[in-house]
Amino acid sequence: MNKAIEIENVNKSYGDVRALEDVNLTIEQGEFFGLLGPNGAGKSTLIGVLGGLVNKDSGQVTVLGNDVVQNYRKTKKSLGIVPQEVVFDPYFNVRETLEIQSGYFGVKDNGERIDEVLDALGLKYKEDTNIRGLSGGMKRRLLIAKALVHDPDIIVLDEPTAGVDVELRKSLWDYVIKLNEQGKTIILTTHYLEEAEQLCDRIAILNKGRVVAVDQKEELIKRIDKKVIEVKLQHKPNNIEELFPTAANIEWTDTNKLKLETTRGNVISLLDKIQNSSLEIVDIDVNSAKLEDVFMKLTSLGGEENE
Ligand SMILES: Nc1ncnc2c1ncn2[C@@H]1O[C@H](COP(=O)(O)OP(=O)(O)OP(=O)(O)O)[C@@H](O)[C@H]1O
Repeated sequence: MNKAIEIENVNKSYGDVRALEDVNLTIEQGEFFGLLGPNGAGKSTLIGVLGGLVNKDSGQVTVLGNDVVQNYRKTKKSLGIVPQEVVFDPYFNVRETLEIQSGYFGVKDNGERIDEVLDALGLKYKEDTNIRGLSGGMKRRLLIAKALVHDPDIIVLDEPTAGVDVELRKSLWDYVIKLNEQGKTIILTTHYLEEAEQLCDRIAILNKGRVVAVDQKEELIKRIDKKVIEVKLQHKPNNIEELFPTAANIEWTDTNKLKLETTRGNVISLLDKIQNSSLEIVDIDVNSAKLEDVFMKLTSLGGEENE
């Protein structure tokens, strides 16, 4: 079986800026893949290269075994790319926009598919509305609909939920999960790390144009030896620091919670200590590291590791 995407030794510079540096990535068919990185890491450039919209300087990219430059027409049909920027021709209504988009992909008589996509994205009641009359969130829904009219095998979502309300987020994710369950490959870039943690199976982290990690989500998170014990107390103790000298970090929150950061190996002894203390405990939670911890460690936001 062909890989959904194979990216080999891809480089791209804009003048002095190395937007992509020796990028190698393989994405299997049916994966829900996260492409994460801070602003300017190269995510959109990589998606541009994938979609044949950005000319790479070197390297090779194939989509379902077809080279994105040599077989542009074929690869274009396999991909549904939802771009970050919302740009539309303001003279058409919602349905016309999707009909034109279907034509662009050479799909005729696409009414049924258009209905399905309009329904799934909660746009049906707006089908006759002119683009100028749509709210920002509705325009974003239409952007997603446009990428799906030709029923592509691989769906690439570049920051699809930036600035959209909770309701759309939920309905969008429900739909994308359904598409993934039907066998579609999903590639997602987002700055909402919690969303990526919930949705993606495998994640690549880009930093300054380079892939600094690619692994199963759980494996990435395991790289961080961190546990946070959260103890809700009746009252704030006055000698917190002295009580728990082995905790790596201690924080008291407005919600009467004592947060003790520690390592996996130290959790039990800290819990013992809490139990044997005279603290008036209301509740206790023990939390593991999150994707955000890995992200911070591996990208420049986290400091020296990647300098
Ligand atoms: N057309 C362009 N001309 C010049 N520089 C560009 C161009 N497009 C991107 N860059 C630069 O390439 C680098 C990578 O940008 P890119 O947009 O791919 O990052 P990104 O990870 O998508 O960022 P964000 O999360 O902010 O969308 C940045 O330094 C950016 O300024």
